[in-house]
Amino acid sequence: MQGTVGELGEFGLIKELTARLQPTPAVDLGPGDDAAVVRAPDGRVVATTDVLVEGRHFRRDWSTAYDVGRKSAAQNLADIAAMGAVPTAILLGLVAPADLPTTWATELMDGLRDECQVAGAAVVGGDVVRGDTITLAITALGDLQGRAPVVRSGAQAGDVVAVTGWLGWSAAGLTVLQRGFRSPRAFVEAHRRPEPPYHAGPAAAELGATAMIDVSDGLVADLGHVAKASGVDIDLRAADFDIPAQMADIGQAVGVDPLVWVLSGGEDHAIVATFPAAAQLPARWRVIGEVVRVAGPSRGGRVTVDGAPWDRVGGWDHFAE
Ligand SMILES: Nc1ncnc2c1ncn2[C@@H]1O[C@H](COP(=O)(O)OP(=O)(O)O)[C@@H](O)[C@H]1O
Ligand SMILES: Cc1ncc(C[n+]2csc(CCOP(=O)(O)OP(=O)(O)O)c2C)c(N)n1
Ligand SMILES: [Mg+2]
Ligand SMILES: [Mg+2]
Ligand SMILES: [Mg+2]
Repeated sequence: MQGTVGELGEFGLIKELTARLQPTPAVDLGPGDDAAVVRAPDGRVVATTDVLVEGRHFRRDWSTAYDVGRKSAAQNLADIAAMGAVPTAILLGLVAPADLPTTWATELMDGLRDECQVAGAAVVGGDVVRGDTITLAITALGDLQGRAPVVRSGAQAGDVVAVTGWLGWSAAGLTVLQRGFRSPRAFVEAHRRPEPPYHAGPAAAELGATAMIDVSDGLVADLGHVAKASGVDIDLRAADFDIPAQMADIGQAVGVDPLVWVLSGGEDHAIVATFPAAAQLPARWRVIGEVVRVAGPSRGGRVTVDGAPWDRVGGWDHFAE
């Protein structure tokens, strides 16, 4: 293998990347033709895309290429799970400078492939373009297996709000990395390689979830999208969030209230959903609040914590700074 992607050339790079992939049952035709053919037994395909840019979503001195691959796939596959669908495939649009070491690109592909495998999906294609900033434009596809999609707009007053997966770990890891540390490892690793609970999305759909979203920008911010789309308000109970002792310790060490990481930190890709109050919650979901009817002329969209607005730190917004 040659040293850089510039030396390898576009088609050499595509060959290197696709050689690392394997067929899986949901894929009728993998990369190599004008498009891939992904089986969708019920005739519908769930599709989503997220772009990741060096310096904004990841740093090469904080994460390995393999980590970036795992995280980029996870971020996209979590959106599929949050619809109540089973991930089937992703496509990778890769923008790379010519002096990018080939090993960075191939290790990225290994990470994408392995995270897809965790979710039961496969990389089925992509594109390679030269550009100044490493950019990954990923499309993920999924299969609803005959279920109705669980949308953001279905929450009803009286529903409970429940969550599964990690909350605040990635944000705590980001804080320590930003301060020049590489530990505690548990948080830094959570930032480098989030672990979305993929299976929980379809399981919640089966058990009657009324609305669902993955937490990419922050729990309060993402629940705000559910509340707005559903025309309801949501009240969370701070006491229902168990702050792990390790997180409390690192919060104290860096002077951050860990509740801020839990309520405003994104990128763990936990899955949060609303369920009818009488519903039997799937295993490993924690109730964290309730959906409340909007008061007065408001159209809803408010997320409060113990009845008060959460205005301490907003969620991630690409154009806020
Ligand atoms: N450039 C765009 N063109 C069309 N739809 C977009 C665009 N950017 C975002 N959206 C849509 O807006 C919604 C919210 O996007 P986003 O906040 O990125 O969701 P998520 O956090 O789940 O990735 C999604 O349905 C997404 O598909
Ligand atoms: C170098 C670096 N700085 C800051 C962050 C924090 N960060 C970047 S994007 C983001 C939010 C999630 O990404 P986004 O593109 O909004 O994904 P989506 O909501 O569309 O799933 C966060 C918390 C990071 N991951 N890496
Ligand atoms: Mg997005
Ligand atoms: Mg999402
Ligand atoms: Mg976002």
